[in-house]
Amino acid sequence: MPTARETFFSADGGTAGIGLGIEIGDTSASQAGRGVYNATTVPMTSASSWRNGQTNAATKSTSSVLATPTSSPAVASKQPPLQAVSEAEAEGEPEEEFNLDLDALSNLPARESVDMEFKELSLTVKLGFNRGEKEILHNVCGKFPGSQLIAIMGPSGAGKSTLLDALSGFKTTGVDGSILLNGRRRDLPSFRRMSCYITQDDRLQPLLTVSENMHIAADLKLGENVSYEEKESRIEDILLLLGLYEHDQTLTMRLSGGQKKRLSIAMELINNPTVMFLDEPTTGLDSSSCTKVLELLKRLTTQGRTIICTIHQPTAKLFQIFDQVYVLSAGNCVYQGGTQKLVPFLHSVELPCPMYHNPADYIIELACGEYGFDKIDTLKAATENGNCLTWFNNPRAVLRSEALMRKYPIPKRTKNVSLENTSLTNQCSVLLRRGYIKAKRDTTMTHLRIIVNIAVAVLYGALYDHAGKEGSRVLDNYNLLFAILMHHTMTTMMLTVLTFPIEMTILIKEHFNRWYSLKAYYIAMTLVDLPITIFSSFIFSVIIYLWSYQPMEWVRFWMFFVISLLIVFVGQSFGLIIGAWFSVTNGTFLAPVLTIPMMMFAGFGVTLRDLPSYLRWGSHISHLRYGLEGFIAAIYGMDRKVLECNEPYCHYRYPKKFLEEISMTGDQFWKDLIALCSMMVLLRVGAYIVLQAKIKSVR
Ligand SMILES: Nc1ncnc2c1ncn2[C@@H]1O[C@H](COP(=O)(O)OP(=O)(O)OP(=O)(O)O)[C@@H](O)[C@H]1O
Repeated sequence: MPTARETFFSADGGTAGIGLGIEIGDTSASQAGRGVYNATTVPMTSASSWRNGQTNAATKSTSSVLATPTSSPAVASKQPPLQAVSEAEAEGEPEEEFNLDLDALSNLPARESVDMEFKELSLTVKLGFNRGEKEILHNVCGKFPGSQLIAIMGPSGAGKSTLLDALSGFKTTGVDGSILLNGRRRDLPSFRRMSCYITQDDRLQPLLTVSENMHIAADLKLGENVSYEEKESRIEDILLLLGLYEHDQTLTMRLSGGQKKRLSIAMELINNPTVMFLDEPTTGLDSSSCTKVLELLKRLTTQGRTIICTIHQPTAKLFQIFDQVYVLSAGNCVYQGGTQKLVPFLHSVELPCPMYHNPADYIIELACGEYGFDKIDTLKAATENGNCLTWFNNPRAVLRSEALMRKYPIPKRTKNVSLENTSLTNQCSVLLRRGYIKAKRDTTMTHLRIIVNIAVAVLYGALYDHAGKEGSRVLDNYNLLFAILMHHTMTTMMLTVLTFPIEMTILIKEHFNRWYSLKAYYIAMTLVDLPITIFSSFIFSVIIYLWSYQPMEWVRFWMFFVISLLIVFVGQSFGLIIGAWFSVTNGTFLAPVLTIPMMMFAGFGVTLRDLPSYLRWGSHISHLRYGLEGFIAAIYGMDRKVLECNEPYCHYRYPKKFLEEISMTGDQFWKDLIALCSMMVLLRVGAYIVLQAKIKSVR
């Protein structure tokens, strides 16, 4: 695979021309070598439905529009859709199936383009207690005209992702300055309804197929009012457009990096956003896939969408695909303008791009300070920290705020206060469906939960055989009841602590992109886990209850099972709080560490009577204490008869004597039940609040 430098030294006339000062978009130059673009606009059809597209498409100047070989689908299907594909093939790069269906593109409705402008934008983060603040963006300005593919470039740590977060509204804390849309101050809720954010890492559901992911996205984003046929046709068009149609039955985890990236884009395209933000869409892709993803984005801009992405250091080939570039250096703007204007700009500030040097590489080197930090100041001054529009492709056509306000009417205010497109019930039912598919596919985890419960029950059963009915083994039985509590607490809590952080990244992305509310997610997540939790606890309870010969009375068994289940739910809720708040590493440390005091406060090792008075409060907050009391009430309470005694002497033959010994009365079952239920509700609500706070803190 050629490096940027090799590409530059290659005989590619169009690309190599950049270093020589030839305009990148110069079609004559590019066509002289292997073709890059030709100047044909993407066809638009006239009907107003999704399938038929819309007529008010923002048309673009022909020089900046990608190749569209033909508007005829028949011919389109025969021709390689992009010249870059044949280019990649000629270079012998690994070629992934990616057949763009141009007809499908014309089926996507066009959007009215949106001009974005930001003035004196700064972003400050708090570094923590007593460590002050750090300003990441320093009063930068900029203008991103509509229907363009815009790159935010800069060295690592320059603030690219931070700028993208601020512009998209993902980050709102510490943001200062103004962000304007079509000349008017951005109304964040309205803007979020028309935009989407695609993260650098592909936060996709690995166990769902492409088609399932698309259907879930469509059901969440389009809602009940859009017919099944219309959803199907949208999905079909998008999959065709993105070259994913033939992979629609492939599990997401089996897709290549490029396909995952395209699926992320496809899922957000379902509700046809006007502005798309992508954080490093080319990271982790080979050069051929990078080109294809960017060319696809470029195509999407031809219908009025504004696409803004961060990119680290594009090769010359990738660089030329962008319409405009915004370069940052340590939170300041060092260039803003057309990609083909970069070389003349550098010339104008007497920092000419060396011959045969990729201007994208050169500006990054300058921005890094490789040629001296004074050069950064020169560039910053020349661009007026992003205020200067001289180097735009067509500076005269750039409209100022006042002109934009005159051109675009005041946007209508929507009455809908909710950011999501569908009702809470619909969101819950779609998320339940998704959860069910995941649980069904994740057979390892589902089976593991059942197998672990059976295996541990069998092990305990063998260890404590007959302990439930023997007067000589009452203490053993007490230990068994404690071991059961620990099993229920630890298995469920650790499972949530370990799995929840993985879900969090997907939740943050989907929630920000308004797929569903946090409430819907939380309800669905709670409900979807119920069947497997109840089933595995039931199996466990039956095996251990029978094997250890606990009293054969239905009522005692159900009391035992209900307490087991509540302990599982409390453990799960506790795990949720820890999982939502802490990382996996910290969570796996904290969860058992916090459980041990609960164990002590439950009366294990030290009876409740012997607890020092200043630590008595601990027994009131220990769920294990209520669990143990509940178990004791179920097994030894309700005036249980005298136990069997097969030894010469059984100290605890009379259950009452044992109850006195452990300072329990055996009639506290309902109190314990209420205490556990209250704890479960409190912890669940607590976990929801922590989750909400966590999501807010990320922003
Ligand atoms: N919450 C934070 N607390 C402290 N510093 C932060 C925080 N967020 C970002 N930074 C710092 O701000 C700077 C810009 O970060 P940002 O992620 O925007 O850079 P970037 O240009 O996207 O880098 P890269 O290309 O490596 O992803 C970095 O120095 C980073 O360490």
